[in-house]
Amino acid sequence: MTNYLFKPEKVVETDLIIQNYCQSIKPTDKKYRELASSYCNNLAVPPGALGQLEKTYQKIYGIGRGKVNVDKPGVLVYVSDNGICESGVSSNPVSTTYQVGKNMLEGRAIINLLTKQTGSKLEVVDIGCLTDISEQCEFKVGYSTKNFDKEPAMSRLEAGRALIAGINKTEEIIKQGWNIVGTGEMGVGNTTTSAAVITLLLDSELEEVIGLGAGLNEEGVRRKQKILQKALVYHQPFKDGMDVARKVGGYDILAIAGTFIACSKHQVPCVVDGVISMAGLLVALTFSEAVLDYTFVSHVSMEPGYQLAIKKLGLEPLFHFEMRLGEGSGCPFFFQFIQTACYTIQNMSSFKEAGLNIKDYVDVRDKY
Ligand SMILES: O=C(O)c1ccc[n+]([C@@H]2O[C@H](COP(=O)([O-])O)[C@@H](O)[C@H]2O)c1
Ligand SMILES: Cc1cc2nc[nH]c2cc1C
Repeated sequence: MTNYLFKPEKVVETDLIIQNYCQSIKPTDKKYRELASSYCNNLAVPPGALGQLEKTYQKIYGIGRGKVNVDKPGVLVYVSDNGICESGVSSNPVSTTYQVGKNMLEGRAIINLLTKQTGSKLEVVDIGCLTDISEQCEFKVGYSTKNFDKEPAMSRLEAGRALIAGINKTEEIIKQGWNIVGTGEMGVGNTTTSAAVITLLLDSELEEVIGLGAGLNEEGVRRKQKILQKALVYHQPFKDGMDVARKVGGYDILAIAGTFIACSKHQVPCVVDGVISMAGLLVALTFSEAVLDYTFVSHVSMEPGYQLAIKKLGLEPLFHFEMRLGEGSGCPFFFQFIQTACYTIQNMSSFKEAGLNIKDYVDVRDKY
């Protein structure tokens, strides 16, 4: 366990710890993806007929360097408040973060049902809720961020602590045996922080990124846009990804970045849920591009910023559920999919075993 990493006192320490930690993230070896690809080409189906099942299998085989372990999935949900709510960017009151976070801890939220039904683990982590959701808040970095309409959401030290808290929590669950990790969150206002982070890290236009969040009327959207427009100028210059995340992001986005980083270091696949985990992934990628090798996306979030990000990163979500919930709710569906895909592919007959001749088949994969 790397508890010595927790709560460093100086910003030079956090920067150094994260940099050193990220240095040990290695890209996956293409040799294993190729091995899996040849194996799939010999299965008794028309070439490519298994579509995303085989693409997902090849990626997971590459991550595990020839081993496929996806039998102990779990979702990590980071609960956190955002100072920007003071400026009226959400329809929900701030107290919703605490209430839904507590419901999750007590088994009453949707993510409890989704994880239970799919046999996945769930851990709910208070990283910055205004009111403690439980007596055990060992990973907590603060009590809400500040309002980035007026000042940076947090200091660089706090941002480092939030990312490292995500690393530490992830190290803990990997040690417990989780072998595929979903990233979720709960935090009123975090579609606004995510929009800011995504706009800056993808070097895109706000108009392409802003969405309706958990529900906003036209006036609300205009206010959200105006606040974000001002912030993107006011907080310039942005030194690096960490600077973006600390000025206009949130503790949850940083902890999620830490989860992607720790999973990648330990060669454990990590799954994006919605727009907030996408913002976390983008922050993680500013530290190590190799993180993308360990990343899967589950469903298409309704938030435009998410949709822009998958295009730019070349990621292909499997499900179109029209969900706009967060909570990590897309991840359990992905776990079921990947388990089924791996089981099927590992147990299928080859052409020879099935009494079929590979020469009778035409490969149309490049056509459409
Ligand atoms: O991840 C998504 O795609 C998503 C889209 C819309 C809303 N949410 C959730 O709604 C909350 C934030 O909404 P808002 O409007 O307060 O920014 C937060 O708890 C998110 O998990 C999440
Ligand atoms: C804002 C919000 C309100 C909720 N109410 C129940 N689950 C919820 C999830 C979110 C995200």
